[in-house]
Amino acid sequence: MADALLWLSFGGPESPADVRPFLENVTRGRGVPPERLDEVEAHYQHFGGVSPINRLNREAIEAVREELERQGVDLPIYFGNRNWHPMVEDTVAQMQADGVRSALVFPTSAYGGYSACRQYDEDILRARAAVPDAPDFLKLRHYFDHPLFVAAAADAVREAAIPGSRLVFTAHSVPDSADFAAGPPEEGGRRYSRQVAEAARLVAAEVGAAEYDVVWQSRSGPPRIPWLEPDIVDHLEALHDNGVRAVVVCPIGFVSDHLEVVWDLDTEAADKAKELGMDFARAATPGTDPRFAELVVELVREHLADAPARKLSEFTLAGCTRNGDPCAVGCCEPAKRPGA
Ligand SMILES: CC1=C(CCC(=O)O)c2cc3nc(cc4[nH]c(cc5[nH]c(cc1n2)c(C)c5CCC(=O)O)c(CCC(=O)O)c4C)C(CCC(=O)O)=C3C
Ligand SMILES: [Fe+2]
Repeated sequence: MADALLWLSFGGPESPADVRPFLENVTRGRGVPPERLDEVEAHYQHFGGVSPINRLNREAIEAVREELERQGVDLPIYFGNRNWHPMVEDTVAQMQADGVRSALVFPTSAYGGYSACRQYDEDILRARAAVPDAPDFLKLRHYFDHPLFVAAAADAVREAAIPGSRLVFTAHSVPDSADFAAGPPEEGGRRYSRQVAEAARLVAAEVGAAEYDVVWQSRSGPPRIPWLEPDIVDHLEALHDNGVRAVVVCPIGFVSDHLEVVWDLDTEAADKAKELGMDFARAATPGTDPRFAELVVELVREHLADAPARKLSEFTLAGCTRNGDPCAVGCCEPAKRPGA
């Protein structure tokens, strides 16, 4: 049973004056050096202080609304973010005022791990704590291995095709310690990086790429703290040294063309490729593919109609929890952050 769907995302600035307060919300207590913030602020200001992420979320929500209607499912959608307006606390207050008692939550991250999963659980906890008599929330599961997610990413890779190119998957880097702590210890932790690698494997198999790489991007934090490597830009140099002259980059870690994609890949990585004389193409993200809206509706129907969970990997089904509970006790503990 559910009376509404909460679309829960990261948030991004929509004017130059929003940028600094947005960045402060993102990095509060996280030990990100001020130099890094200045650098990232410049990336946002390069695009007029506007991240595409809110617009892309609104468009995706509209597509899901139409798909729900097409399938005869009557479920209003609300939009709330962790770091910028509409803030999830305000959205949950609105849901409560509208009489919503029980809602499903679609997070705009397909993966597990602290930043990609548990932090969205914390957002739900925080919003519920801020709103008296708040609705009940059930977060939908990880969907990195859903056939519709894999198919959309695979078609995007096919469309970006450059003959003779190397296929390179990329996702947001996280501190190595956070990755290690993510997921049940009996499964060896590293839920985030293993799910990213699995999604890459599924997409590569779908497009028939025998060889490919999984690399990371957008690292932050002090340089002395290890994050997942190699970085995409360094990796381009390594590929070039090995004679590779063309790459297709698939941002498998992201559902939409937000700032990390349009800056870190389309600008920074593309510039590096140009400098090295390599052909470079970036595959589209799945968020605007009609199958993405179908995927969201299918995840909703797993609950409303008790439909089977379609998935292509053998990985444990996870991410689906009530009222901000973690996937399991101790799952995806936030990493200790020196300087935080
Ligand atoms: C795993 C992961 C995802 C994927 C899962 C998901 O999609 O949720 C993701 C998505 C995103 N990350 C985003 C933006 C930022 N991430 C930052 C910082 C960080 N990200 C981290 C991880 C992730 N991030 C981490 C470990 C940090 C260090 C600080 C901390 O420990 O929390 C910073 C601070 C500046 C900097 O240091 O880069 C910014 C501005 C945007 C919005 C872009 C836009 O505005 O369009 C999106 C979608
Ligand atoms: Fe988790």
